[in-house]
Amino acid sequence: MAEVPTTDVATFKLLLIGDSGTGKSSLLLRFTDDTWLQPDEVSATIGVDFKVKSVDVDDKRYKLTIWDTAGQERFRTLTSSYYRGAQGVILVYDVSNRQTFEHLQTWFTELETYSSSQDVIKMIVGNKCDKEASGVREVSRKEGEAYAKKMGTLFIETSAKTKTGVRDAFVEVVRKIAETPSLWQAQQGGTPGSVKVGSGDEAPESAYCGC
Ligand SMILES: Nc1nc2c(ncn2[C@@H]2O[C@H](COP(=O)(O)OP(=O)(O)OP(=O)(O)O)[C@@H](O)[C@H]2O)c(=O)[nH]1
Repeated sequence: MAEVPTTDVATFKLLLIGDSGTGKSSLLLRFTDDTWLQPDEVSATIGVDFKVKSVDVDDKRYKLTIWDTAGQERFRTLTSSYYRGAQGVILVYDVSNRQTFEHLQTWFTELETYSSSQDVIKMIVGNKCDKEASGVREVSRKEGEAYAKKMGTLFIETSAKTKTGVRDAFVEVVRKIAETPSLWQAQQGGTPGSVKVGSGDEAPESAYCGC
């Protein structure tokens, strides 16, 4: 006899923001399809793109819709609609490009302006940490960590190229959302059973990759 499909999969909306060229699309492609495109195969995001991916965190399955936004101002339209209903926002900078780190403040301002919830989970991601091996790093991990601490966000360094930290980044954001009922209770019909909140253990303040 056919099994009745379970309908208690929680759906979370995540958003990737940050300067153009920091690797948002590459991180998304690495996470959803475990794929890496050569630099000449990559093109700038125009407007917004999104992918859907299911992920298991602490024995519970979550369905993620992950929105990848254009970093270039001229390709950004309807910005407020990107943010609507997002429970997690990942702010990406490039560890080999200091300016993208300094621009995070602008991205925080946009986030404050458009985010619908005070409780939205934020993570700062320092991408392209593989470049350290070739001596190209303009923002130290310590600086990234300190800024994330100041802004009260999660932090991780990643490489979409080598996969380092990519899955951990998304999993950590999902875990934090699951631990914050105000973000999903109304949306999931206010049925706490629809989302199993984490084990009760506090998630670490930040997660670090081995870069
Ligand atoms: N070395 C290295 N290069 C990366 C990494 N991630 C992305 N890149 C390269 O950085 C460039 C920009 O990557 P994208 O993923 O298009 O950046 P984006 O942030 O989505 O850019 P926009 O769509 O314009 O906002 C491409 O040439 C990628 O190959 C990484 O982890 N390491």
